Amino acid sequence: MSLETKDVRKAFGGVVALDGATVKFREGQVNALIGPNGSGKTTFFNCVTGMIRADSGQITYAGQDITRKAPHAIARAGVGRTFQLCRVFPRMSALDNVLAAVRPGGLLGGLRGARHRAEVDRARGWLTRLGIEHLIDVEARNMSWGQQKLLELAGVLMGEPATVLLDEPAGGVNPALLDRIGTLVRELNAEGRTFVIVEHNMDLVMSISDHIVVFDRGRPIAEGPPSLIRTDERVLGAYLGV
Ligand SMILES: Nc1ncnc2c1ncn2[C@@H]1O[C@H](COP(=O)(O)OP(=O)(O)OP(=O)(O)O)[C@@H](O)[C@H]1O
Repeated sequence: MSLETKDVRKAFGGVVALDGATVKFREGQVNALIGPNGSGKTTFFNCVTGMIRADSGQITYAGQDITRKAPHAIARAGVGRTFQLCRVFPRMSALDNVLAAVRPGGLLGGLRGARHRAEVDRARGWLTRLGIEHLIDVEARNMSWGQQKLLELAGVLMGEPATVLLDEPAGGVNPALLDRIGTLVRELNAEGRTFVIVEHNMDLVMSISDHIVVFDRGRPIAEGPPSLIRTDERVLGAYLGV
């Protein structure tokens, strides 16, 4: 589903984080959102997912205006996301973490009987798919950083989002896991999911993206396929200050 923003602005006091961001992410593609530190990428994700409210502008998803919708409504519309600092419940097992992601009342508001078993099977399926099924009973706090990131992603995928926003999936993970994340994104995309990925690791971005949007100072300065972005002078200027 296509995700579009029109002239979105967001300021924190005197700091303008988003300065009229007009962006269109392409449905069915792996999109990347890159830019120097502080260029507004996370703020953009926060506005799109309803975690913070834009000061002005419009955000639409699949043709529906989501500008002022609450996070749960946006998630229900089909947009899932991970966080730069990874959000898991440290004292809960991998299985319970993944199940908690789809239980509105939390674990205590849990499901019973066949429905519960079906959800457990689905959770197990995602843990297997992400290669961490052997950690199913392990508490998140006892997992490596990379494993916790995969666990967070499993929880997001439990919601069956059509569009997945990933905030720095490669941050702090080892090279082997990096390869796995890249492969997974391409596989999940081949099954029909749209991705928008904020990432500083340019090797990963260039190898998995179909379309790249470059932010500088709260707005896009360039967009296109990796082959174009790699050599775009505005992009090199924004990154290298040349
Ligand atoms: N809650 C906040 N309060 C005040 N300023 C904020 C807040 N969130 C972000 N900012 C500021 O807004 C600007 C954009 O920050 P943002 O985190 O969106 O950038 P980013 O591109 O995601 O950066 P990075 O690549 O370092 O994660 C920065 O100047 C930042 O300091």
